[in-house]
Amino acid sequence: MIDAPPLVLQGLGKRFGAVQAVQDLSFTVAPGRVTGFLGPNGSGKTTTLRMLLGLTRPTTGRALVGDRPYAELPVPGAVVGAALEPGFHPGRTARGHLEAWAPQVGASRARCREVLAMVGVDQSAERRVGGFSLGMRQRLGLATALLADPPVLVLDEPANGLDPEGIKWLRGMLRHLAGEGRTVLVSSHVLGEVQHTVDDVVVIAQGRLVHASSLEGLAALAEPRTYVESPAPERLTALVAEQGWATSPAPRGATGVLVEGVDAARVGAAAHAAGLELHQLASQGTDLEDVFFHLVETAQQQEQQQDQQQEVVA
Ligand SMILES: Nc1ncnc2c1ncn2[C@@H]1O[C@H](COP(=O)(O)OP(=O)(O)OP(=O)(O)O)[C@@H](O)[C@H]1O
Repeated sequence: MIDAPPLVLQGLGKRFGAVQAVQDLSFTVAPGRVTGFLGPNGSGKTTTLRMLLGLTRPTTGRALVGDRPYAELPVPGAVVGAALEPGFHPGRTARGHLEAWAPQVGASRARCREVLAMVGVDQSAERRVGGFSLGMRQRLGLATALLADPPVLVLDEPANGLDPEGIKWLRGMLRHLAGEGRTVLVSSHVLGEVQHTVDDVVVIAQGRLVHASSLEGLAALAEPRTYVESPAPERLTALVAEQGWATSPAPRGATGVLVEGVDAARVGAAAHAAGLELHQLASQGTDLEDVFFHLVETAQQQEQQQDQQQEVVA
């Protein structure tokens, strides 16, 4: 097993003039796991990753690789492999790009060929990067990050531009790398893109931490939801009203009711007590994307309220 350091963020913050891009961010990214760093566009993910990689200087707090900042590692590129927004020289071939970068992290030409094969770009090794699709550039970005065989990987939106097969491939790759003991941090603005890849999730909105837990911990926040159908729909409607249950529109073509926040056992018991015949009673799998949106929306609303209160006080 690879002995990888964790990533530790302590009260990290960044202000660009009037924009507070990141604020008081503290969390740890554990080795041996894939951690999804999630937040909507503009929430501060890239700025955070850039601070982690010593590319942007924090206004407050610090970001550590193990026990020290990235820039203070003896050979930073050998410890942390990073793929931020791919900025390749369009005139270089894929192999040329890797061979130009290799000396900086002490990688051999043989290793360049090896990583090209690992990411499935070996057939296009001699093609100019300028003609690559976004998906191929993403693969080349990952190859660059893997060049030094680093124990830590930091990837900004690596699934962006990949087709479903590419996403599946990326998933296998990241799971394999974490399985070897590496620390793997991947950002995304869509939970669904990384939901089947990550062990842990860190959610930010407007530069602040909203949630950090295992994926199961996030799923536990999900409200139950039950689909119920009766041959006496008007009685079912009356029962729902009587219980004060919230409903949402049932799927198209369905004649039943989707009850929010109540599990199937409670709906079934209430129907039984009312002597109401049911033809369907089903727990609906909760969509983690909904949980994610809800967390982000709530955080954004709270932030707006605070801003309004501050304006009133001022
Ligand atoms: N160099 C900069 N100068 C001024 N403002 C910046 C700079 N970099 C980022 N910002 C601002 O900081 C905020 C966070 O941006 P950031 O790019 O970190 O978000 P993000 O979560 O990575 O977004 P996306 O998913 O769109 O890439 C945004 O309001 C952005 O406009």
